[in-house]
Amino acid sequence: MSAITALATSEKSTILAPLLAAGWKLQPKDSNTPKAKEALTKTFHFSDFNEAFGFMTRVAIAAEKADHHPEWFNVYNRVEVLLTTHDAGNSVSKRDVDLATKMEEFASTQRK
Ligand SMILES: C[C@H](O)[C@H](O)[C@H]1CNC2=NC(N)=NC(=O)C2=N1
Repeated sequence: MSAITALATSEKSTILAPLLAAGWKLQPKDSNTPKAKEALTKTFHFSDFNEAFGFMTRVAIAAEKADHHPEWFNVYNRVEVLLTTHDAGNSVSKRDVDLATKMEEFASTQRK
């Protein structure tokens, strides 16, 4: 596995623009707590649990294939997602951008 680095400040605005426009937030690592993470976050809403879990299943298969996994929380039709790269010191990397982009594709085919 090749080394992965955080997105450079200079490339953030361009690379993240489509995701921010789709409702993703960039959580900064500006806290004094040791567990603070820079992360991409979004809460998805679906029509019911079946649609939410269908989304999660498709994401899980893609995540395992890419060896890059989401932190997430599900209640019925809601899926809260946090994407960060542990291997890049809990910063946002290209791997998070790629997984978030796949999530947008998958979510667009589930019933809302
Ligand atoms: C050993 C394995 O490749 C690593 O632990 C992978 C697994 N999944 C991962 N997922 C995420 N989100 N960040 C990582 O740094 C990461 N690293």
